[in-house]
Amino acid sequence: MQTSINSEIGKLEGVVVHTPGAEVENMTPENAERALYSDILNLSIASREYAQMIGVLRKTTQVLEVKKLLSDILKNDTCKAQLLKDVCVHEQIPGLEDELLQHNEEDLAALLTEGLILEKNNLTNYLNNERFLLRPLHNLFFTRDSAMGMNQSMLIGKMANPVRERETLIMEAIFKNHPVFETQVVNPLNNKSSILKSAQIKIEGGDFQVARPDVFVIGTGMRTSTQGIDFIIEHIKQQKKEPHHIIVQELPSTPESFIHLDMIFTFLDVDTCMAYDPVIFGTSRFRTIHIQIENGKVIKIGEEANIPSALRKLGIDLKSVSCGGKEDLWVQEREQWHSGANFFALAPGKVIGYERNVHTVEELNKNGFEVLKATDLTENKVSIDDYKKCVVTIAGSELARGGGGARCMTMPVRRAEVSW
Ligand SMILES: NC(=[NH2+])NCCC[C@H](N)C(=O)O
Repeated sequence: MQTSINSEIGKLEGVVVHTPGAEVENMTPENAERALYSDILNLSIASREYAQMIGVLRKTTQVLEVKKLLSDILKNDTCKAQLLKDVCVHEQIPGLEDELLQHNEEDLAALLTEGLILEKNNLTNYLNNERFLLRPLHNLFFTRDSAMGMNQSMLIGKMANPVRERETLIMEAIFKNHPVFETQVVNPLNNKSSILKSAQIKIEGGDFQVARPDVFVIGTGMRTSTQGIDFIIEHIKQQKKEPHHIIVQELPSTPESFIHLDMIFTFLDVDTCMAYDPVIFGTSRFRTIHIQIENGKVIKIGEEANIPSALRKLGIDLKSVSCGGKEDLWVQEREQWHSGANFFALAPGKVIGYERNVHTVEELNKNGFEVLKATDLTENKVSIDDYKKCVVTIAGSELARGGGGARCMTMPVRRAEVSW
């Protein structure tokens, strides 16, 4: 499959996910914060909720599981040796490499994602408060963040927090080695530019959105640095001659529900977006900046009123639906916190999101989106093909505690072109 992401909404033709496993419970309240969770999760409930989402995805598109892709590439000895070397160098546990090499691909795929217990076999380890030698990847089910489709390339994330770094090593190994993918892998770590300092580059997929093949909307804040966006500018300068545009949105640094742009803004259809109004439209100090790149140069950089108005000038005219409804700031805040703006498009005008955000769902309904229950879809009682616009709702009381919603839990690798 040639990867191809030229929009946020084109009919989905391939998506990478990770069904949450033991790693989401491998934490205590004390280290939940380091794990980037707002609470500790119950796996059996989270799994039931997740099954609703994946059931809908399976009805719509080709679903690829990270663990399967990983164990496939680990069958190749060269690839296995390289990945284990990278992981051990990266996590500064050089002695572990030989031991890991002894495991078969399935056990390794589990160890690399669920973690490896630290054996209390000497005094230092005995006194060490850590439970894991190789830490669990608690956030792996948020596949959105560690790599992102940018036209025909996959851009590997550069995570803001060390707990998520191994995810990017795994994704890079998969996209470079798995025969199912044909793609050009772009990794900010290999940045050759003399003006950018690699250590300051941070880019996470939750901040990166493809509005049109030539227009990217990118958030900058806790997870994506301005230097990260400068890396993308350099990449475009080198690779593309025709005009390209980046719309940058500054994000608030608290509360943690503002971590990524997709927590306050998502695309729903060719002419509709979802927005958390207080940040997107509020008269605030969070700026929106338009950057135009052409023939290897930045030819324009300047401030805009907000994302929709910047996009309108580029010919993308969007009606905005309000997260939490229009009336009450309290309700807006509550639903934004529970990933109320975080929708994932299965096709233009057909999106999936959390059922719990009732005001947001009602607002979508007022804007012509039929509300469908995920379970009705998976039980074949309804089909999204019968609706022009719909919002499929999934349960999410436990999943949302991990800090994300449907867009965060999906990494699309191929979408059909959109007829604008
Ligand atoms: N695309 C997103 N909004 N992802 C949400 C990720 C949440 C995850 N707990 C983290 O903090 O990294």
